[in-house]
Amino acid sequence: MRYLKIENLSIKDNKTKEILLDDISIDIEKNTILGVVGESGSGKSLLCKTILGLTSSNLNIKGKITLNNKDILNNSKIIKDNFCVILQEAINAFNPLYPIKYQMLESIKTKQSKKEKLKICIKYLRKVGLKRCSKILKSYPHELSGGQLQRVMIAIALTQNRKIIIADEPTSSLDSINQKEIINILKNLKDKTIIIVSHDLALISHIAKDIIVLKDSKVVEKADTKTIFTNTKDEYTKFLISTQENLSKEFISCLK
Ligand SMILES: Nc1ncnc2c1ncn2[C@@H]1O[C@H](COP(=O)(O)OP(=O)(O)OP(=O)(O)O)[C@@H](O)[C@H]1O
Repeated sequence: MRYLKIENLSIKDNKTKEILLDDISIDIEKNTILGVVGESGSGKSLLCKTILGLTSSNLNIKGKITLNNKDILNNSKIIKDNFCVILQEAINAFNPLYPIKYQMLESIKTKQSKKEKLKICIKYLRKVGLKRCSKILKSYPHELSGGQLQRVMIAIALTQNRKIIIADEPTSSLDSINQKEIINILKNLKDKTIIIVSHDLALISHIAKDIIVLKDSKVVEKADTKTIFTNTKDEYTKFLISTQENLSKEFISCLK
């Protein structure tokens, strides 16, 4: 039985009459990682926002999104209980006026004592590879590096103990070492279903079991990662793969 299922999802902007997502159908197996790649403006973030129920009223949404056969399109409770989000540019997600400790504690909504909640914070900060956690907790967002902040955001997502993580370009503002480390953290999470959006097909291929490629609001390729790289029939996907290969070659030649 499929877990998270998107069926014939189409979104039109009522004001401009533009089709923003066109007949998207995806099945996501439990505890697997789905990569979503595609050109800028193809609808990757909109797809994430729609799953999370974060669309605006000008959008006309048709189709179905179900989790374990339950409709989630208009069910904010199921979304709240099951999903959490990791965004790009972590610095924008934090309030600059409060230290990390306050913001992490605020995000834990369970009825535990402050001491117990702090233990949870430290457990997850360690899980995402952060050291000197007491110092991190006392820091203000601007006192941490981009990589540290992105890790804190993942730690906050993990404190919420949700089954599904939507990660929209979680590494796009990071250098390549931090990108790889964040990808590895996500890859090694147990019992999580993850939808990860990225421009970087090569990065996604390290982590995703399946990949969908979006172009002009449509899914133009949908397959397991190996098939995408070895046997895609879609011209745009072939173009993406060749671009990435050329970039890797250039990168390697720079190192020589
Ligand atoms: N609430 C909205 N109302 C109207 N149009 C929207 C809305 N949200 C997104 N769009 C439009 O939908 C299209 C897809 O946007 P989206 O942000 O999903 O692109 P994307 O693939 O994530 O691009 P990028 O890689 O640049 O972040 C764009 O043309 C955008 O302007």
